[in-house]
Amino acid sequence: MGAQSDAAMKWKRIGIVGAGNMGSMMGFAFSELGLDVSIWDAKSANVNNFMKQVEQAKGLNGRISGYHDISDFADSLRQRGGRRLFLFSITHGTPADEVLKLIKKHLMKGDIILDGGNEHYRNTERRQRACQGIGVDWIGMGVSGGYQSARHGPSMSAGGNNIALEEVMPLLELYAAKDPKSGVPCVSNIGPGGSGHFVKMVHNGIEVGMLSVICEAWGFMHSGMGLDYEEIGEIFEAWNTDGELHTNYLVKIASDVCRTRKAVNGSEAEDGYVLDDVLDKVVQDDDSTEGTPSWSIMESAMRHVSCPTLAAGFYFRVASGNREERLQVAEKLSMPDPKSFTDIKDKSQMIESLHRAVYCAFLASFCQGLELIARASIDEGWDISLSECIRIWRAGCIIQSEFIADLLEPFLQENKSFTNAKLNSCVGKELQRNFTALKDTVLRGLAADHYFPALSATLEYIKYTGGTMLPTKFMEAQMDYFGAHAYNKPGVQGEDPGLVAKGPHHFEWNPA
Ligand SMILES: NC(=O)C1=CN([C@@H]2O[C@H](COP(=O)(O)OP(=O)(O)OC[C@H]3O[C@@H](n4cnc5c(N)ncnc54)[C@H](OP(=O)(O)O)[C@@H]3O)[C@@H](O)[C@H]2O)C=CC1
Ligand SMILES: O=C(CO)[C@H](O)[C@H](O)COP(=O)(O)O
Repeated sequence: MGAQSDAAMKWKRIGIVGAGNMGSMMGFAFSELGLDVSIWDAKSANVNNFMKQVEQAKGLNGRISGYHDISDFADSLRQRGGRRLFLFSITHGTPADEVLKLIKKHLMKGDIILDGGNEHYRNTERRQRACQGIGVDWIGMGVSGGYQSARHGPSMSAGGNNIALEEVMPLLELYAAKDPKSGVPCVSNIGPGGSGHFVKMVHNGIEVGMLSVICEAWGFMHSGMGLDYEEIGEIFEAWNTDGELHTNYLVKIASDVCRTRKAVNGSEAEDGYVLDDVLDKVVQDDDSTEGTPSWSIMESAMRHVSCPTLAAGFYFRVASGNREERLQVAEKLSMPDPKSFTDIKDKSQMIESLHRAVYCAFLASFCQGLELIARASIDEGWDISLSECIRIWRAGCIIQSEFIADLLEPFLQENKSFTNAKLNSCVGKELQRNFTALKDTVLRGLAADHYFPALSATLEYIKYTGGTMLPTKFMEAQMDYFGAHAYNKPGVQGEDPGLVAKGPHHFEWNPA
């Protein structure tokens, strides 16, 4: 507690830029931790709305002041001697650039800016260079857990200048979610440059894979097994209580999403489930308010890392967004709707297979994301600790999965150079142990025309990343036929398995 107070005392005040969903919750949280909070937003109404909430709030310790003028805002942070601390919570890309441009002339040498937005890591690195010129440290800080965690303690991945990072770390540790088992704060100094935002980007990529898997499982139980919302909610709750999906945030809220009724405070005014009011459109990729999942997929392609569960989940939601066009296509294609299963012999066993399939696909999502981080860390010279990534995802974030974290963290901690989690015997055993359940579930779902993009992609991923002779030998042959791309030969030393390098052989299949 003493150390915590010291961290708050050192900074005394924080300046929050952006009074949106996240920024306003961060304002309350830092006040509660004892810091005075200055908050500014380009839109005056956002500041006014927030200050109205402040008037009603209880339990605040530091004083919260709202500013309409950016110069007054920056001046409010002047304190004798120490460095000033700003926290940006702004829409990524051009909006964040515009705000930086506005505030830049009010910045002073020594200022530290934490960018808590979901920003592309290359933009972060560009701003780091621009701010370095004026003696300001720009830290790209991934913040996860949505506005509830922003209020009560998120998971954070911070990257940038090490000296500045070490200075702010005690305050971030105070703010961060705490691992319920160890009490350790879920924040880390990930590394230099844009590494912190890269890790957050991949977190959101994993999140998209998991979100797809869980909605596919919901569809399987609802339209396939004919279970109602309450029954499915109970199943999710049971999964989240015990077994491989225990203490798993998305499974936990899945249960709430199934069971939440519209009636508020016992009122009968509007009954029914909130879920009934939700359309099947996920639009944030289309309107570019979020970019993290699409960037993850682009990064996986550019860095040659197979992330099909993540990609399938992403394409699924992209296809969902343009409902109008989708309905037009539906008229042309007359695709079958998911059918109910008429031959359920053992309901509990079917649910248990689904449970294991979901777990297997979640684990595969983590393997894919970690591999992408490992690849980027090597390419960029970031030296990211994968075990630290798992550690900070133990609480306060959307992909919190305690069983998976317990499986992955120990060996990643022991062997820092691990780049492919599937090579660990415990992980390999888990994927193998649950493969049949995943296969049975996918076969049943596909036979009844269910939507299974991420689950089926995971099945193939496990199969082909562990396959000993893929039909890609035929692909390689065809490519040599038309493009003289050359090939490696089976059983030849230095070629099989050999390096990831072009083979020395070409056959003149059809001389030109
Ligand atoms: N919501 C979430 O669960 C999470 C969000 N994030 C990230 O945190 C950041 C904030 O998100 P969130 O609070 O949810 O979003 P909001 O839309 O609630 O807030 C975004 C803020 O940015 C401002 N803004 C947008 N465009 C401009 C512009 N051109 N010039 C100046 N200000 C602008 C908004 O003002 P205005 O109202 O005028 O548009 C608002 O103050 C984003 O980067 C998001 O990706 C990170 C983790 C979780
Ligand atoms: O960052 C987040 C959670 O981690 C935010 O909730 C974000 O809005 C999620 O959006 P997306 O699915 O597009 O990443």
